[in-house]
Amino acid sequence: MSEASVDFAAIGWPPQASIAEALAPWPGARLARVVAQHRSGYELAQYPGHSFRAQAPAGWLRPRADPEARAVVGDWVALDAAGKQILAVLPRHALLKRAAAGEHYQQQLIAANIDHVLLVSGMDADFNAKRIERYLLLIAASGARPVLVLSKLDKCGDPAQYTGQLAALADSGIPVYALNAKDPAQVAVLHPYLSPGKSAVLVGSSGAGKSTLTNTLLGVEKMKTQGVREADAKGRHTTTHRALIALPQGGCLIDTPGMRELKLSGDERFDEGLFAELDELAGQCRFSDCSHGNEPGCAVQAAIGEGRLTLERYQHYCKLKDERDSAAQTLAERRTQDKALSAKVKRHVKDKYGRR
Ligand SMILES: Nc1nc2c(ncn2[C@@H]2O[C@H](COP(=O)(O)OP(=O)(O)OP(=O)(O)O)[C@@H](O)[C@H]2O)c(=O)[nH]1
Ligand SMILES: [Zn+2]
Repeated sequence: MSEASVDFAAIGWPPQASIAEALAPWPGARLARVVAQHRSGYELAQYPGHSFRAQAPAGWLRPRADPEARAVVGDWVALDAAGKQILAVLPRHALLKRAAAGEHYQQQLIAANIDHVLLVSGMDADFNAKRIERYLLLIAASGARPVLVLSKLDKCGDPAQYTGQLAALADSGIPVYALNAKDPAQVAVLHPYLSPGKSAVLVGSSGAGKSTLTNTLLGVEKMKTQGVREADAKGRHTTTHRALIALPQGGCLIDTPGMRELKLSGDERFDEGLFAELDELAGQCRFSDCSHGNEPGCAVQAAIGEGRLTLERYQHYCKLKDERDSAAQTLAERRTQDKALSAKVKRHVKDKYGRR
């Protein structure tokens, strides 16, 4: 089997990167990309449309293993010469994650090595500027670049009604495209993000148009789409699996199930990106522990008073920051518990079996 980089570029390997160099620590190893994750192992690919099963290293299966040490969809792995056993995950350049739904806090890894996250939002009753900001915060923490795609342009009478709510994005440099996801000519504006060696992921609520966009990019009916109930614009949940799809544009797309519950993972930053200006402003108050209530010299209240900041935006920032802080705290506690537990297990093994 030749490890020609041309096939790997179609599944997202950067054409300029040397495969031999990346695999140098594992002599004889082969390159493959994770396209799906199953309870019993991983599904990998070495070229478009290809897929085969491989075993995870034993260490990954331990329940307390660091989830980030295990491979996720989008990861590049070193595979043994027989093509059956994963040896290691190659270093990642991006990792998209969120807090897992449910009450027990856990980070959920969504996809690795993504160049662009296409955040899809329909210009319909489901449009929500705050949800878009929350998504953008998660994306900014991943190392991938966000691209905002506002779909259903053909059905919406007044796009400015929606884009006008995105003033916070104005100076962010985040590209925004309003388009009809069904029209190949309009969707072509996204091609520059989907060139050979590039990987993109589509995120957004159910019914936003992710499958429709995928179909248009592919030029075929690959993903099944279902109708949206017009009244409330809630889509039926139609995407059921994660898959890596090679595109005719040369790059590839990773399709994830609609992320409806978006909890911050704890790793998001406020001192850069969308909220940077606000974060800096809050640091300019006379008192360092200012609660931004009615203290003298409060920069936040001054900005609100002068109309440079709305109370609503400020409250949304506080809410997101509280959420990030509490996720970060739970995460830190969890990591301490995990460390304590693994120390306890080590002691137990030592007591039982002696020094090893
Ligand atoms: N007219 C029009 N309809 C669209 C557009 N984008 C999506 N739709 C329709 O909206 C509905 C939902 O679109 P999907 O592509 O299935 O949405 P999705 O984001 O893949 O949804 P999930 O798979 O549930 O996550 C379908 O009936 C699409 O035909 C658009 O730009 N214009
Ligand atoms: Zn203040």
